[in-house]
Amino acid sequence: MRIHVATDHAGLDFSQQLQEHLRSLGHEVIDHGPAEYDALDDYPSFCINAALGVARDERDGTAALGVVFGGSGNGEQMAANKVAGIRAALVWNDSTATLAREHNNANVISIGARQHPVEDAIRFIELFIQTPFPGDERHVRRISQLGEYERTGAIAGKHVDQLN
Ligand SMILES: O=C(CO)[C@H](O)[C@H](O)COP(=O)(O)O
Repeated sequence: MRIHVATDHAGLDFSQQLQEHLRSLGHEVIDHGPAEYDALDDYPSFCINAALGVARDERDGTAALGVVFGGSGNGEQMAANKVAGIRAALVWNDSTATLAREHNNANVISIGARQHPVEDAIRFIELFIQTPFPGDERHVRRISQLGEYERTGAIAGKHVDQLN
């Protein structure tokens, strides 16, 4: 599996430990930075680059996922979700790591490095990588609605009259 990884200063230590771990498991890791600690760096460009890598690989038929770290993971998730085709999930325990794949077919996981011990974050990521998307019809339908809205600005469904 190819894994695109990005962070900001708040998650740099986590990112480095995770990358080493993923490489030891045989994954191909693409590091989107930052290369060194800078307390004033900004997460959006790092995370958007990682998300672009995942989206490009999906278009090319290459199996890929993304991991983005920050202090909370909130802004990093927001940044990744700005990229077309990306479904980035904020994960904070084993259950949300698994559900992010089973229900949402997330292709990027976001984690708050200031919220967990690194061992927990690595376990969330392993669960995320290991869990397949079973493709249940209701989840496929909902994910398709998100994609349709992203592509067209319109959405089909029972509650379309509530959109303005
Ligand atoms: O989690 C984040 C964004 O969602 C950032 O990592 C966090 O805001 C960085 O904070 P600071 O600049 O105070 O170190």
